Amino acid sequence: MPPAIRTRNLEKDYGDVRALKGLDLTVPEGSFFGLLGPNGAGKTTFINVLVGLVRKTGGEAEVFGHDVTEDYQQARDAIGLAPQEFNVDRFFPIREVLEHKAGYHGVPPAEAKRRADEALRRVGIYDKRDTRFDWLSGGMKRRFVLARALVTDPDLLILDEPTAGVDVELRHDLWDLITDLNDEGTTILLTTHYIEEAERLCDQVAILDEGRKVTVETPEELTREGVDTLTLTLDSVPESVPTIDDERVDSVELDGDDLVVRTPDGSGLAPEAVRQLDRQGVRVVDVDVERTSLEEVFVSMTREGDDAETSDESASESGDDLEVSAQ
Ligand SMILES: Nc1ncnc2c1ncn2[C@@H]1O[C@H](COP(=O)(O)OP(=O)(O)OP(=O)(O)O)[C@@H](O)[C@H]1O
Repeated sequence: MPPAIRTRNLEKDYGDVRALKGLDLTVPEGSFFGLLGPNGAGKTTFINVLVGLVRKTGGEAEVFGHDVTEDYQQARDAIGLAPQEFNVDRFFPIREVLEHKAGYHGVPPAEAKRRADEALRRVGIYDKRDTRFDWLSGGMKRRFVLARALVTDPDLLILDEPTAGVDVELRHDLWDLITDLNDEGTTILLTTHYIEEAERLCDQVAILDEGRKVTVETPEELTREGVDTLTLTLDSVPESVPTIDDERVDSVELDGDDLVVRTPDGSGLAPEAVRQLDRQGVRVVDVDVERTSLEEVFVSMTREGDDAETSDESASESGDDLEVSAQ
């Protein structure tokens, strides 16, 4: 089976703007793949090339081995897309919208009805089936857009910021739902500005910046690239900074009775550091390791070269569900 997505040297120009600059990316079948990048990195353009909304300028793009231009229909039929913007037919009952969608992809009418009901049940808005889109709440609209992506029973589900602006409860519901879909074998491509979302859900993450791939790694590998802060609280303030002789130590500073050590491996270094301090007669009463978050690694990887432009990234200090870039 070919990969769910494979692009080689993919390029897209909008006039003078080069949105994709030779992107090579492979998304294995069955994976839960995250696409991260600051505003304008090219994520939506990448998705739009795959679904045929945007015509590539150069390079290759395939979905399950089908070229997105030459075998457009086969590639498109394999994809369920939940886009960032709501582009829904607002005047029909939502069940009918789903039936039309399935019909458009060649599903016979009786089967389309069955699938529409199933998709609405799956996302939890079956009781709204006769309501038109306009009359749904914001959260229900999000659920509906996902149902519409599911009605063709896609092998590849593309979610462009599926939880932007939704409350915590719905976010968790959506996470459970897409995790179940992935467990059932659907390949998921997810773009998000909530780095915590990628860290929790994705088994691989690609970071894009200015139309280029910066890296593809697991969230664990990425966080391992950062620097940990190991804080050793001492029972009294020593007269001078104690030494810790280990190649994993980047720096040691004394902050009152806290000895603050910067290291790529906080948990690994902690026992050895305590032993060495003990030998010097320095007693440790508390140990704390602060791991680098994926968010910090993301910010440092995408910050270079865009000093003034995207200063919103300074909002990345800490905290769950923090948006890295302004919308
Ligand atoms: N239709 C268009 N015409 C001209 N330029 C465009 C068009 N669509 C996108 N761009 C430009 O292409 C670049 C990539 O935009 P794109 O929307 O793909 O980024 P993104 O990573 O999805 O951003 P965001 O996180 O803000 O959604 C940006 O410089 C953007 O201004």
